[in-house]
Amino acid sequence: MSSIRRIGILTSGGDAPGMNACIRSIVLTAAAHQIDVIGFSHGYNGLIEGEYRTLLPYHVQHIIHLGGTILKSARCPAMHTEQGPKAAAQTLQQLQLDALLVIGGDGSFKGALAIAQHYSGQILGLPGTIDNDVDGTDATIGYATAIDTALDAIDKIRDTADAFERIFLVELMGRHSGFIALSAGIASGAEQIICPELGRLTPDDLERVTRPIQNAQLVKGKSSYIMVVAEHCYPGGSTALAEAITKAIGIECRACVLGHIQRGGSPIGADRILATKLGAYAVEQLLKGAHLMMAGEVNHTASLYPLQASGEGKKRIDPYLLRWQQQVASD
Ligand SMILES: Nc1ncnc2c1ncn2[C@@H]1O[C@H](COP(=O)(O)OP(=O)(O)O)[C@@H](O)[C@H]1O
Ligand SMILES: O=P(O)(O)OC[C@H]1O[C@](O)(COP(=O)(O)O)[C@@H](O)[C@@H]1O
Repeated sequence: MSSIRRIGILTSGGDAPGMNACIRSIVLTAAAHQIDVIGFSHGYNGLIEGEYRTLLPYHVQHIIHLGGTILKSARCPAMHTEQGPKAAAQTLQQLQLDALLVIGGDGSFKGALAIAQHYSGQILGLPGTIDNDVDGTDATIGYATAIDTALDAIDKIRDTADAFERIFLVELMGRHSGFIALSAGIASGAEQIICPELGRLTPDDLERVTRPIQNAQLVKGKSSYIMVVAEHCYPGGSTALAEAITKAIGIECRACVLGHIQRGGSPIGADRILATKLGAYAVEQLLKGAHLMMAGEVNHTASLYPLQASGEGKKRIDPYLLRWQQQVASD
């Protein structure tokens, strides 16, 4: 058993709906165990530059429903230098913090591992990213809300696409993986989904997407057609892809890039609950001595997963949904 009296927390990398719910849960659970909480601002930048404040339960009142993060988030290039993680560890030691909790994605966890080289306290990670590309948890905090946000937008695009019988390409986020694209694509009934797991496209294999469009037009006649495209799946993105398809088939295609809208908004219930559960669990596990682990949820059960492995392995997208999508989209 460790005796934890003071902990630091920060949010890092792309912000995700539910990060505030997680901060709240950590602060409330810590207070219940008489643990002081220091919140660092702007991700690792705040840790390196000593930008922090004490977080008391009243500071986290009425934030559970807010998107973004009250601590602010950032990417911190200094963490990629030799000095950055050392400076971060120094702040932790100077403030006599017994542990650090990092809410972020796999990049943030790599940063946490680098700090651990120079820090004698405990470190735990909590998976917060809309991308869901973190191994060791069924879902990351923010992923469910991002799907719903994308879905809401695609449903609206469907209305206008239907009215004009147009072809739309909707570009969704997911830096290295197609979790959001596959889920939102399937839930919106998109005619085609392009994501890394189904194979990125090049101008040379354009036929892979134009053939199903032409076949659909033969079968259904002129009708709305929606193709969900994960970012970075075509050189120049979905705008370039829409232009290429237009040129190839002679029918105008429109591109709509949803972008950062997917990161914002009030977290849906599932994210608030996941964030609350993982925040509480992480504090309790710190008290039990957990170190260099990530607090995740697998099969509805909170569990620990080695921090190192959470960023190393490539989390598998649902093979069942992938197979089904391939089956129904094939011509
Ligand atoms: N290999 C690494 N070593 C040290 N710090 C890292 C490393 N990778 C990422 N980080 C830190 O974590 C921050 C967030 O990582 P990033 O990959 O941008 O987002 P996420 O945590 O959401 O995956 C980076 O800006 C950097 O400060
Ligand atoms: O906000 P930025 O720096 O433009 O980054 C965009 C990227 O951040 C994300 O929204 C979230 O990614 P991370 O959580 O890994 O940071 C990606 O989907 C997207 O590719």
